[in-house]
Amino acid sequence: MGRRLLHSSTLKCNIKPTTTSLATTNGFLEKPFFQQDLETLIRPVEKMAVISNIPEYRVLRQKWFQEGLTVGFVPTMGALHDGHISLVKNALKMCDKVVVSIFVNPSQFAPNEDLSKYPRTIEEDLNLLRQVKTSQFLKNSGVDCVLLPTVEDLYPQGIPLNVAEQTGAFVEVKGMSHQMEGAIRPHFFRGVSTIVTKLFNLTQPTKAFFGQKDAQQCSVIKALVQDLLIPTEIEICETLREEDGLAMSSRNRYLNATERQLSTVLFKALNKGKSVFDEGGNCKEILSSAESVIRDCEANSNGVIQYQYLSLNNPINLKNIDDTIDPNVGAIFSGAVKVGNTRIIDNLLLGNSIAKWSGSKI
Ligand SMILES: Nc1ncnc2c1ncn2[C@@H]1O[C@H](COP(=O)(O)OP(=O)(O)OP(=O)(O)O)[C@@H](O)[C@H]1O
Ligand SMILES: CC(C)(CO)[C@@H](O)C(=O)[O-]
Ligand code: BAL
Repeated sequence: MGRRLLHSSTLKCNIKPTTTSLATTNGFLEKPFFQQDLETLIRPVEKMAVISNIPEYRVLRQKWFQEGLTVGFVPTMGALHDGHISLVKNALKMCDKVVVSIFVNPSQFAPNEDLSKYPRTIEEDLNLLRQVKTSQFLKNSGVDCVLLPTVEDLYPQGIPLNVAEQTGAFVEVKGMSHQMEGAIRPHFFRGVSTIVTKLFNLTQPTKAFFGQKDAQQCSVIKALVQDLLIPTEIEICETLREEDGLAMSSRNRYLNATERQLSTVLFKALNKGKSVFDEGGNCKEILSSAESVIRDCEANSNGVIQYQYLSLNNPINLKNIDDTIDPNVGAIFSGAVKVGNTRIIDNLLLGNSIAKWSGSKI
């Protein structure tokens, strides 16, 4: 496979003449002096490497090891939105170098799911990543590297979607992969755990950033790094939402206007349940009050909304909580609905001590 390393300047090209004067030997400027030149003088031109070739990345990573730099990693499946960008911004704040991967991972899709139609918008994604900036005075003023690995490199033995036909090494976090989302997508967390292990082995991150929107994924990955002694710290970042509360998600673009309007039902239901918790309600009361919000909407939606599940789980081991919530442990209150053909997932954290599980805020 050919080597590919693209560099692109991320400096803005809005050229504005400036009033700054520069002394020259004859007292006149030899060429017009632009604001753009001034910016170049006070910070280096940032470069975002776009790499698909694994040995190429390893050279870069080795250099960062030698320079003693920390690396923040944001794994994504692309079709980027502000939720992804918030993870990148957290990584920029906490790490010297930031690597983002875009890879639509086949092994987390079942044969009947949407792998072939999953949105792939690489050029828009790269442009968005080039525009992410932090203060010019920070050491790291933009994304350093975007990794676009190939399916062949990550699954050298091929990757049929049917688990029974798969060969090669796979990773599973037992006891945490078959409740909640895993009850509806039994293949899913094996696929996620496998690809995240491969991506961590490739990128060797100091810290990796995940969104609370995929709460079960966060708990599974935390357990994965602990059990497999992977020396990467997991940072969980808050869920970014649209103005009406819908959690941002790449799959939201599948929704038509009617579906989009009805899609806020899950967030409304979770909030209803949270208010019952805040008033001292038990698990049964929390779950039934939230479910009735979804069932009411479902009954009036002409089949657009379909209830899937609501669940209260221990954030560390994901065990179901069905009596009372221990205030020292807290709970993930999560659920899913189908809106037309699109699944929407969301969650809220209940209890104070959950702060130990979740992490960064922007
Ligand atoms: N609204 C959001 N706020 C914060 N982080 C998010 C949000 N949506 C996704 N993320 C995080 O971005 C990372 C990459 O997620 P992914 O590329 O699957 O996007 P997605 O929007 O979750 O896609 P999908 O619609 O397929 O679930 C994950 O850690 C995910 O939790
Ligand atoms: C972590 C991840 C990138 C693995 O493919 C994916 O599950 C996601 O985007 O949440
Ligand atoms: N963010 C979760 C990715 C998936 O549903 O496949």
